Amino acid sequence: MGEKIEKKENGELHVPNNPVIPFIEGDGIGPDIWAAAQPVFDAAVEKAYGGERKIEWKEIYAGEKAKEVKGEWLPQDTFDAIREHLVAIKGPLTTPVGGGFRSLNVALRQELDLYACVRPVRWFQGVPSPVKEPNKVDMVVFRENTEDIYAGIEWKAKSDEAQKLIGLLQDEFGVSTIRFPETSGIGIKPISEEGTKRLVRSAIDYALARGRRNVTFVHKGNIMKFTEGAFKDWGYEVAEEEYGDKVYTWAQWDKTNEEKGRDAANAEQKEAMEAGKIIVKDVIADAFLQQILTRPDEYDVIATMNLNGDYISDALAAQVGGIGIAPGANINYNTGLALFEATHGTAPKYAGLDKVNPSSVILSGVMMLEFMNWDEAGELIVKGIEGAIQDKRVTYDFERLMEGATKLKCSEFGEEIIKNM
Ligand SMILES: NC(=O)C1=CN([C@@H]2O[C@H](COP(=O)(O)OP(=O)(O)OC[C@H]3O[C@@H](n4cnc5c(N)ncnc54)[C@H](OP(=O)(O)O)[C@@H]3O)[C@@H](O)[C@H]2O)C=CC1
Ligand SMILES: O=C(O)CCC(=O)C(=O)O
Ligand SMILES: [Mg+2]
Repeated sequence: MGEKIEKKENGELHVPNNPVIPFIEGDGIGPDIWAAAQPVFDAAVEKAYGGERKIEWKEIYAGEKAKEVKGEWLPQDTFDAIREHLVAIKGPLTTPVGGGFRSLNVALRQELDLYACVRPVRWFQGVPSPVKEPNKVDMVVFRENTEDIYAGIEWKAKSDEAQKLIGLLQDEFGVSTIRFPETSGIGIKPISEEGTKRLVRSAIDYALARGRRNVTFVHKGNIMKFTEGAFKDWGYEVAEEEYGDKVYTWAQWDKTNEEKGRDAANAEQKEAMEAGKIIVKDVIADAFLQQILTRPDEYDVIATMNLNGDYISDALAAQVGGIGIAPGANINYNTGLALFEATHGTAPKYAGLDKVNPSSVILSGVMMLEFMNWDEAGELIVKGIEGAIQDKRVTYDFERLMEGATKLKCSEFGEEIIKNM
């Protein structure tokens, strides 16, 4: 019988030797990658701890399987089980485009208030990449997970709600810039001080704990001044007010520049860097997207809003070999709830073919093992993945870009990881 992971009074996690961990298999390629991943987790834990530790997996349901088994897409039981066990892992879930139900993935994050979507992006030696120096990409994206246009506040063009809201904007707020009011759908983008500050706090805490060099706010605050611009301002505020001399911000640089000139500001920043302080800076989103290609080594920990974070995660993942190998976690650092998940979706054209790369969910599991302080098991999995890649025994996505590689099925790649642990 497994036991529950619990949060102790001092905020640390208590992880028993046989923790119950709920998992959601997911839709589309979810069952393929989960079938490959679970044996990898079990083998790594067995090998790392000589049989002293073992995960008791508990299946919970969401998406198509939940509809089949429980008659609904996202049963209450699923939320209850994640709250009860604190740590869980999931495969991807389908979201219809342009109609139908709203994202179950977003619903899980919002309902459980998993405010930080943490997506580390690094290159593994030997992985084929479209850029010349993928080794220079080593970033961790902290994507705000509960706000922004993902809050789902939007109305269809010509609906009563859209018409009423457009009328209100025109009549009460003097808005005259809705170009085609009769046929506009309307979406609303909430970005709050609390939401921003807790996300930025978790990014800075992470940077400090892991000895990272800088934290960058990625925003489009020149255009969306009171949402994305405010995110940047609140970000600097929390950095300066709560982290004092552990950080040096570009807001400070600006102030010194204004008061004492550029040379003084540069000297101050240089001194801060030499003293090991974290540089907290910001960049406008479009410039960032070109700079991650031209000079990725200037960026380290990224803090950004929901939509930017979604785009950035896939763009960065492509630089290091694609979303087949990009892991993630949805975390509330205050409650200790964490739901680990692959960055990619359900890739429906590959569903059931035992074909895709399971690394994304497997590396999400590595993040989960680290979160549980079972680092040794996580390290074995990374070693296993590196070994399989070195031997060029890989799934289709890498094989098609590598010379002389052997194409393995999804399940075979899982077995290969175990062999290389
Ligand atoms: N967190 C979640 O659960 C997410 C769910 N989704 C949902 O997934 C569905 C499909 O979305 P879509 O936009 O097609 O994005 P997907 O991420 O599902 O797939 C896009 C492409 O990415 C590549 N890919 C994805 N997963 C893997 C893998 N494991 N190994 C190798 N390559 C992979 C494939 O590329 P190629 O064709 O080049 O082989 C695939 O065609 C939608 O309903 C969407 O809402 C999307 C993102 C996240
Ligand atoms: O919920 C979805 O369907 C898409 C979510 C997504 O793309 C992501 O979390 O990266
Ligand atoms: Mg995405």
